[in-house]
Amino acid sequence: MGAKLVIGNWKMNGRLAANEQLLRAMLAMPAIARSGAGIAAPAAYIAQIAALCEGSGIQVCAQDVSRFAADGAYTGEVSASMLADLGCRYVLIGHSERRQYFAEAGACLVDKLQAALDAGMVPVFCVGETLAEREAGEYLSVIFSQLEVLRGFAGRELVVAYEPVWAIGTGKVANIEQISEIHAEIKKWLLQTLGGTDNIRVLYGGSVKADNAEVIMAVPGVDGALVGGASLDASTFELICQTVEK
Ligand SMILES: O=C(CO)COP(=O)(O)O
Repeated sequence: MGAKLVIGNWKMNGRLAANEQLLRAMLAMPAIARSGAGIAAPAAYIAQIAALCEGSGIQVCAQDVSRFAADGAYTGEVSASMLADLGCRYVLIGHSERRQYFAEAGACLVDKLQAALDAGMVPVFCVGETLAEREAGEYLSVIFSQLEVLRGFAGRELVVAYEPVWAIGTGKVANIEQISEIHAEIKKWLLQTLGGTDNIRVLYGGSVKADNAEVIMAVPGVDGALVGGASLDASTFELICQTVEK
């Protein structure tokens, strides 16, 4: 499917003044907006980021969404329709940090996908194995079982992000063979299970930096990148976004 996509995941970082400084620096770098990159901001700052990005080409992304779609007594939750109302185009679902610290899996993630799609957003569904699972040779079965959540969503526009847990925030990037194997397997699974991949992009995430982004983006089956730490620096993020045009 179409152009490659870069999404910067700020995770739980930022404050009003720092966000504005970082966003204004990014807005002054045309390659970022030209690439259609997304910024996944903490929920507290989505309105601020959306206002700053308005009309720029930079897309707003949420880092999570409530599994409950309807308004009501769900203290602390932020619904898909609220995120869409704020201007979010994408929403991360099932990030490994959500799986690890908030025990998200299975039916909860199906609900989140449904809520996001019903609100008109594109889910960025994250999968990936731990180091122990890779070393035990179980990584493919782990990823296939995580993908099962997508089974009911044939024909929808989706983004899948392959983020090996052992490569997140560690500086240990997966090698080309590992990335190309998993992306090919994910695409095969999507084709067999959902009947097509035309409207699904598969991103790589995990220690994507300015100095490895070009090589990663060129791996067959890689349709873009989900970038953590390196999205907190405007010029680094710009260099990563520039690889979309190469
Ligand atoms: O988790 C990630 C993006 O969602 C990857 O984070 P890092 O790029 O910091 O490894």
